[in-house]
Amino acid sequence: MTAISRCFETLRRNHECALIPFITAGDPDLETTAKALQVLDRSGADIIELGVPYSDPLADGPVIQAAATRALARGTTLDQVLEMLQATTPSLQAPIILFTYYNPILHRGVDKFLEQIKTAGVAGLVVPDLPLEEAAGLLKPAGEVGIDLTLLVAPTSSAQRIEAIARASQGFIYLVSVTGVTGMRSQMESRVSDLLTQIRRVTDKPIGVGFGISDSEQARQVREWGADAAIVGSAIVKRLAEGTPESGLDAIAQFCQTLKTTITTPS
Ligand SMILES: O=P(O)(O)OC[C@@H](O)[C@@H](O)c1c[nH]c2ccccc12
Repeated sequence: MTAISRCFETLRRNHECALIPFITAGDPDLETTAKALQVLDRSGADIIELGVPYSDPLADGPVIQAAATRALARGTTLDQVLEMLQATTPSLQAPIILFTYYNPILHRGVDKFLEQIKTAGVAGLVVPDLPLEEAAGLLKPAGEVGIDLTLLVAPTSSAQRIEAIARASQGFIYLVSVTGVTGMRSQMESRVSDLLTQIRRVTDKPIGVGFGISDSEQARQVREWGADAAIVGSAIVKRLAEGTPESGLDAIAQFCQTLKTTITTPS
């Protein structure tokens, strides 16, 4: 059983919804990223998504695109991110899911990439632009080294595609709540509730819902619809980037704690 599966099993036993924040590595710098991982870890995060900055983040909205641009402007590289993780993951309780687009993996070579992220203490992987048709080439080697490769279900996916993704995804299933790119929305689409029901018909794997969650009320809504995890990216990345690194760390600590308290408190 992987660290991510163990995490969801413990939460499910306690009838709790996981909080999964996302931040971009290297924004504003890797030293602050290491501190942010520790702050999120002790502020209620159950699992943490860490994005490797990329020049063409096609699935990302303006907030995360800007974070990637700042991180790249500082010269942040995958090797530096992995070096930071290797030094930081031993002090974390929360498993780390690395977010990277497909091209950097292909460029480095699948086996070498997986070996390096495993050594860095990474527990899971999300590749936003990995087509399902090519997923098998990554799922198998990832499973062999104990890395959970989590796949994304889009709200426009057909029933057949949802079933195929649900069966193949490792660790949990990432249900994208709304069509389009990441970014805070004024409200969550009620369609998420139907999609959760539809996915639950074909699998008992945990389902995390992301895209658009901008405050604790929306996170509560997602939990009440039955999600096993609320995933929050842009709203965290935005707070971390405001003011000084220290004030940004304080802001995400408070916001993360509020989110976790809200989704844990029985409504
Ligand atoms: O930013 P939002 O709307 O809170 O959505 C989470 C999202 O940021 C995070 O899970 C993520 C960051 N980059 C991605 C690319 C594709 C899918 C998901 C992501």
